Amino acid sequence: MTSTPTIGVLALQGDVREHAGALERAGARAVPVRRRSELAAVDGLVLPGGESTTIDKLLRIFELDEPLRTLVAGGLPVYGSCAGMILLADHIEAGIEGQRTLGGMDVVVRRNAFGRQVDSFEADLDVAGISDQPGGAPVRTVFIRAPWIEQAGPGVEVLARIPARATDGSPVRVGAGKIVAARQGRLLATSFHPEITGDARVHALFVRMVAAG
Ligand SMILES: NC(=O)CC[C@H](N)C(=O)O
Repeated sequence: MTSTPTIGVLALQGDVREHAGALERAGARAVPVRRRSELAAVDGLVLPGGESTTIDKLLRIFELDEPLRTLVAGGLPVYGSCAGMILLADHIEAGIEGQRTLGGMDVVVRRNAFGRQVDSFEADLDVAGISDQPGGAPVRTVFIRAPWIEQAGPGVEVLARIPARATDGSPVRVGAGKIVAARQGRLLATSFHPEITGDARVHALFVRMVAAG
């Protein structure tokens, strides 16, 4: 691999441009991926936020679902944010009838876990591998109709949980203790959207995972 990895952003639906921008800020070359042939040219792939039910349907229509399952099983580094986290989960709760995931991560994900669109929120979170680095600060996170990880298998490394108290000291009412960032081998998933905050540290972590091969 050259020193600048090429990372695809699945461009069927969702906030593709924001992820591409964050990847470029983190030192990668970002390319949109819509076709099977484009998958062959990437060193890693981002599954963006959006609507997992729609992305699932489009993956099947564009016949990308099986090739992607094969690539994930073969060790392609993949980062899924929000809807992308749902797509990486082996099991889904509160999906719509017939909704499928690509899978790869040994987790049970709960879709729309924090409530409805109006329950979207921001928080400063400690994320392992980022905020615990020398000089690291908590990560500003944005949750938009987000999922959480309900259960994680033994091979899954938990990187962040919702704290019991908000930054202002008030108790967190929904989701305290729930897993919102995790890693399993070359797969990375966050419930939140780091691509829209201007902080590229989560993307930089993924770029390092891709560069490590
Ligand atoms: N911001 C998001 O990606 C929301 C995810 C969406 N609620 C879903 O189920 O796919």
